Amino acid sequence: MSSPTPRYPLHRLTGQFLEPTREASYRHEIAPRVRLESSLALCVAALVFGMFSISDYHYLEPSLALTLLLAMRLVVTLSCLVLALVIGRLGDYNRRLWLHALPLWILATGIILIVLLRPDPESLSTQVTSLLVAITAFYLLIPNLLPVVTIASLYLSVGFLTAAVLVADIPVVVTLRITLLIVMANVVGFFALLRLERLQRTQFALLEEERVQNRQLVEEIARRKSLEAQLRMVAERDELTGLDSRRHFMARAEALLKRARHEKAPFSLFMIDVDHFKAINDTWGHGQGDRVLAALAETCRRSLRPQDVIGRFGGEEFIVALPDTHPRDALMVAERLQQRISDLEVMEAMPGHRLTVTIGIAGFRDENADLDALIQQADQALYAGKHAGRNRVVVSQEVRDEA
Ligand SMILES: Nc1nc2c(ncn2[C@@H]2O[C@H](COP(=O)(O)OP(=O)(O)OP(=O)(O)O)[C@@H](O)[C@H]2O)c(=O)[nH]1
Repeated sequence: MSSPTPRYPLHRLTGQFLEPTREASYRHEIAPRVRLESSLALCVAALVFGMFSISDYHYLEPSLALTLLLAMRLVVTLSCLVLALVIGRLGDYNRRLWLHALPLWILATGIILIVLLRPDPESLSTQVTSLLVAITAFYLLIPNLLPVVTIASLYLSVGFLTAAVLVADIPVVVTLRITLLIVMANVVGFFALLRLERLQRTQFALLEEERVQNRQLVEEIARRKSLEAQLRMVAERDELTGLDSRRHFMARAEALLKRARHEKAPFSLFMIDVDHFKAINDTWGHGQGDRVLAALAETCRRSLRPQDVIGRFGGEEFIVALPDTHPRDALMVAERLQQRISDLEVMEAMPGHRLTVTIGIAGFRDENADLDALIQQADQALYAGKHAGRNRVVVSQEVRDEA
């Protein structure tokens, strides 16, 4: 049975993404952390390397070898500290990989030089221990640079072993034992770091995937919201005039009337109907008829207050709810509106025709008045106006009775 292909294939030996763009974005993401970690690890390594001067001083007589050893430690320590500083500031892991490799090579060379400068077999066991610690530290303290670390560690291992065999004059069995230890440290370090590299990249890939999904989700939510807004717009607005649709008007007017009942505030309602609108359509075409309706709606919007709710009730019939308006005042408002409609510019395209409207007004009378009843009263007033010859404002019988 073949194993499924991994979604983010990684290199078997380096643990890096096979896909260059993904590897680049991973490196870009971790670059600041690598810079900080490398800089700190290097400071610690430099200080530990320098502090071994104390044991050199303790074990070696004052001699040229001691002076050279101390001088070498000083040079290595200072170089590493300077490089730690440089890496901390400029050590872009993507562009200046060599900057991260350089201190490893300096430290490795320093450790190899110790064997050459302290060739006594008694200190060899301490040096082997230090070497093993150094190899482990290379692999574990400097993650994300597996190829760099491996090459530096192999250089350190081979160099150390060669120096030990050449200078320290150790028996073959001891050499073999040291070789085995070094190989073991390298193998363990390599696989531990390889595993870490793979884990970190897999985690990164999953996180990336989650980010992409989140982004898609946010986009989808935005798309749906805009769709919802468009649908609401279509449901609430009349396309031709931009006024409230009949349904939306009813809902808004109902709320206004409820508030008026609760506050015992006046409330009026207009039914506006264009006179002889059929003749406009028949004479100048439906396009002109539409323009007249849109211009009329705009005039209503401009002439009335922002709190007045205007709706297209159907065809050439409009409806207006006027909160906090007594029918007596509504009459004046309606007459003013009627005047403005007759001055409409759109009429220039219809020479010889006078655009007029008939308006029926109903008013809020008692606490039990409902919207349908008010609409019916305004409609009856409108009908009476049409019957009486059109182009007039008629107040409903109920309001007149009350007065
Ligand atoms: N251009 C256009 N015409 C419409 C629209 N909606 C309804 N109409 C037309 O408006 C006309 C209304 O005619 P009628 O109900 O006879 O009313 P009228 O001609 O205004 O006569 P009165 O109201 O009695 O003065 C009909 O011809 C409808 O087709 C619309 O959105 N655009």
